[in-house]
Amino acid sequence: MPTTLSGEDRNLVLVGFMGTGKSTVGRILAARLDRPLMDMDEMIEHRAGKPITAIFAEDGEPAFRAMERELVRELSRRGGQLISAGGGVVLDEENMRDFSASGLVVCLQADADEILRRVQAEEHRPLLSGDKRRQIETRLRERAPFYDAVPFRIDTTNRSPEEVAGRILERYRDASRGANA
Ligand SMILES: Nc1ncnc2c1ncn2[C@@H]1O[C@H](COP(=O)(O)OP(=O)(O)OP(=O)(O)O)[C@@H](O)[C@H]1O
Ligand SMILES: O=C(O)C1=C[C@@H](O)[C@@H](O)[C@H](O)C1
Ligand SMILES: [Mg+2]
Repeated sequence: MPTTLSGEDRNLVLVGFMGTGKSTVGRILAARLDRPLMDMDEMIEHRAGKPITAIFAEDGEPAFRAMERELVRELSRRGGQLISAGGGVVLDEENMRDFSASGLVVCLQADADEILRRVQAEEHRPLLSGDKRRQIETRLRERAPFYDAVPFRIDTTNRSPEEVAGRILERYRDASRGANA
């Protein structure tokens, strides 16, 4: 069980479906908070020594989820981390319990058309192979209850990454002041 932290010692965790902007917004927040961005997908690729598509193809999704679970435990034990999580991190109740206890969790959202536009040209998402529109619509529907369960959510559909980052920072600093009061 992670220790409960206060102020800016708390973690700031971005979750959300693929293409909602976790990495993009995470990079802006990293610059504004002057902290490194812990991008979970990149960290897992580094540890495995291969891209996520190869982990899924060679080792299977359960192996990827086990690595993801282990990384959530590690990151939740430390404080002051800015974390961009993988899109499926919300599916594991224990992941969300650990992250919520470690700080502020923010869920980025966008509608299916906008997600499709954003990920159209990119090929590094193993769960979006083939008919991307159908995959996005089906998965978004399946996962809606998990994303909607996060108390602080931001619709990024008609907002720039800078605006999204600004709102998050405001909330994080308010919450941090509250925790210090
Ligand atoms: N608010 C936004 N408005 C317009 N385009 C955006 C916005 N946020 C991100 N994008 C664009 O959408 C694409 C996907 O963004 P990004 O890689 O940050 O998503 P992600 O949530 O990290 O996805 P994944 O879960 O697959 O890692 C990028 O091309 C990025 O420039
Ligand atoms: O939504 C998902 O389940 C995933 C999203 C990506 O960030 C990666 O973590 C991986 O491709 C799985
Ligand atoms: Mg990302």
